Amino acid sequence: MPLSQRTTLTQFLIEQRRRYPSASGDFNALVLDVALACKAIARSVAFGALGGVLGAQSGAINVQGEEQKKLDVISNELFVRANEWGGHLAGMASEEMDEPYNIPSAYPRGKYLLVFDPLDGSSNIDVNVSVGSIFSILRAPQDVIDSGRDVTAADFLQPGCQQLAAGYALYGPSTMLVLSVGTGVHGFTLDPNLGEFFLSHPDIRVPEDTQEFAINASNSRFWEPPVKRYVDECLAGKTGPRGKDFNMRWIASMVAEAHRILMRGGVFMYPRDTKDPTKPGRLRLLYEANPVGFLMEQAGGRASTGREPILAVQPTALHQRIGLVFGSKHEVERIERYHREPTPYQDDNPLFAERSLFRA
Ligand SMILES: O=P(O)(O)OC[C@H]1O[C@](O)(COP(=O)(O)O)[C@@H](O)[C@@H]1O
Ligand SMILES: [Mg+2]
Ligand SMILES: [Mg+2]
Repeated sequence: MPLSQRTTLTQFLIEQRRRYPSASGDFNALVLDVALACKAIARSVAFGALGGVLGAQSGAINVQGEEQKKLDVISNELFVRANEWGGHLAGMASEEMDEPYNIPSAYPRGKYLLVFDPLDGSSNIDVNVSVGSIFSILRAPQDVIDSGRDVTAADFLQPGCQQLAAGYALYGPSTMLVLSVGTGVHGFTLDPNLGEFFLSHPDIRVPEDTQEFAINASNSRFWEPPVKRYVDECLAGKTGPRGKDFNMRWIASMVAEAHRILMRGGVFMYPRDTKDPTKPGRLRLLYEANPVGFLMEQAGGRASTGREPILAVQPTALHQRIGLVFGSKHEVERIERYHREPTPYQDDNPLFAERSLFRA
């Protein structure tokens, strides 16, 4: 397509800004800084084994108790460096930083908060499978804006419905930036020759129905009854209560699963389970569940803990984990219904014990 007919990310943001004549341009500048960080990470990832850091451990452990890979640390650094100087942010929080990051005194402070998972799915780095970055933009509390004081974890504990924007970059066969500023979901593909994101997927919609689900089935013995029921019904296919066959996927890179679901529908589950009583879920609320939830809802899909909409959850900690179900609306609603209904699926119910394909 000729350049004159393409829309750059910058042009798209300017168009969106026309809806808010009083906007200062700070917000757009912030999104462009985030996009710059994503382009830099895309380059680091693209060098693969030649970059010398692929899959290497940094030797450090993050606040989650997980070993940080060098690329986790590098990606975090790229996010911080690209975003700290512009004067748009009051502070940042990241999976890879135990505490919130305050903007150094050498730079001006702004009115937004940026929360991110700099490299999602980083266990896939070694095997050259898609990874990505996830981000969420919140407004800083008014007293932070007025006083310019340092941010604390409490300033970030805002429910997902208060997000101003959210998105992710996917470092796959092509690099994409998928973004919502509250006016639907739009996908941009990086032109590697020009180093520019161009609008390639305007107004993405998640189909309301699907025959595809994604879950880490190795956790099945820890699932709660509503999840076991749902998955068993999918596996039973045409012969079961759903009356249709389902397909299953698991990439172990949530950002890639979210992208597949935005492109063609599906349902993703990393539900609350009983594997580790200290962790009420695997995924992190503020920089994984909330941004993806925002994108799903903006694209006509749904995101939930199973018990309540993910965007309604009041966070209690910066690195809080949570059960997450998202994707095609009707399937997520069904899973929520199974959580509400007294489930017929009991461990001592011989019918279900027999039907469950994940049971010994
Ligand atoms: O190893 P599991 O249990 O399949 O978990 C995979 C999940 O962990 C994550 O990789 C967590 O993200 P990080 O790589 O940022 O820690 C998700 O993207 C993915 O859904
Ligand atoms: Mg992650
Ligand atoms: Mg990560």
